[in-house]
Amino acid sequence: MPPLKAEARELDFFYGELQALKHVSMPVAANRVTALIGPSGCGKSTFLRCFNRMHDLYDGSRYSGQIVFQPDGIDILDRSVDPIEVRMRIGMVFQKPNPFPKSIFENVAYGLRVRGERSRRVMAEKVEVALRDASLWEEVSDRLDDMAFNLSGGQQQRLCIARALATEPELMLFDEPTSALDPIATANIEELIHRLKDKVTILIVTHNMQQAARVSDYTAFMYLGELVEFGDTNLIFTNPKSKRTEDYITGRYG
Ligand SMILES: Nc1ncnc2c1ncn2[C@@H]1O[C@H](COP(=O)(O)OP(=O)(O)OP(=O)(O)O)[C@@H](O)[C@H]1O
Repeated sequence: MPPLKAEARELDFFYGELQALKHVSMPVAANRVTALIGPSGCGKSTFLRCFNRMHDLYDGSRYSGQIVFQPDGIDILDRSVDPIEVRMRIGMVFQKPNPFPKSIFENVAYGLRVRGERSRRVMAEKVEVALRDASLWEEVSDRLDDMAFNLSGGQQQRLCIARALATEPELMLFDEPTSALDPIATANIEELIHRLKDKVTILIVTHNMQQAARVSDYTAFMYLGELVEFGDTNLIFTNPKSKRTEDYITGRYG
């Protein structure tokens, strides 16, 4: 396995009384795509959201265990670690495209402004690089001042990816990023994810097993809050060790 970008160790997570994650331990290889699959309600999104401390925004949630983040070896979940710092290093893209009610340019520039970037030249350069990396530049370069909402759904999702990429995150979290998109827009995003891993480590939740098989290097199968099986994507889909994984990938339950 390549060097790790992150590693969950014995992670438990509770929504009040409900334990949504049970002793989850899983590596996240650097510059690879790791997919989280499993039936609805098994805890995929809950697990993903631990990585950027999103649960901190809601009362009553509680973690135990660790998520160790490399190269510095910090525990993301440690109370002494500032969640804002974590979110600067870890970007997130949601199920439905959620651009800000601003122009295309301002959406991508947003994070740079928050970080205090003052130079217009640097800003313009970074916005262009992020839009190119998100395979959107060719489609929007002559209309950067248009409102983001005028873009198609697939373009809006690539804009959200560009917005996340602009601040050069080390890890990107994708929560079912194509479930609101048509097949062509979906193929574009999958292609993009495949290319992005040279720059950034990717963790993706998907309920679409073909998608997991197409885009990921490693796959984790979750069931009722537990990590049932983790491994090389090819092996998980051709030769799963667990009967539960096999039943799921062959469509016996879901
Ligand atoms: N905000 C919340 N408050 C309380 N319980 C929650 C909350 N969000 C999720 N849960 C519960 O936690 C468990 C895991 O949910 P989660 O959304 O992580 O599953 P999932 O695998 O991502 O499902 P899906 O594929 O349907 O999105 C479920 O039992 C769910 O009902």
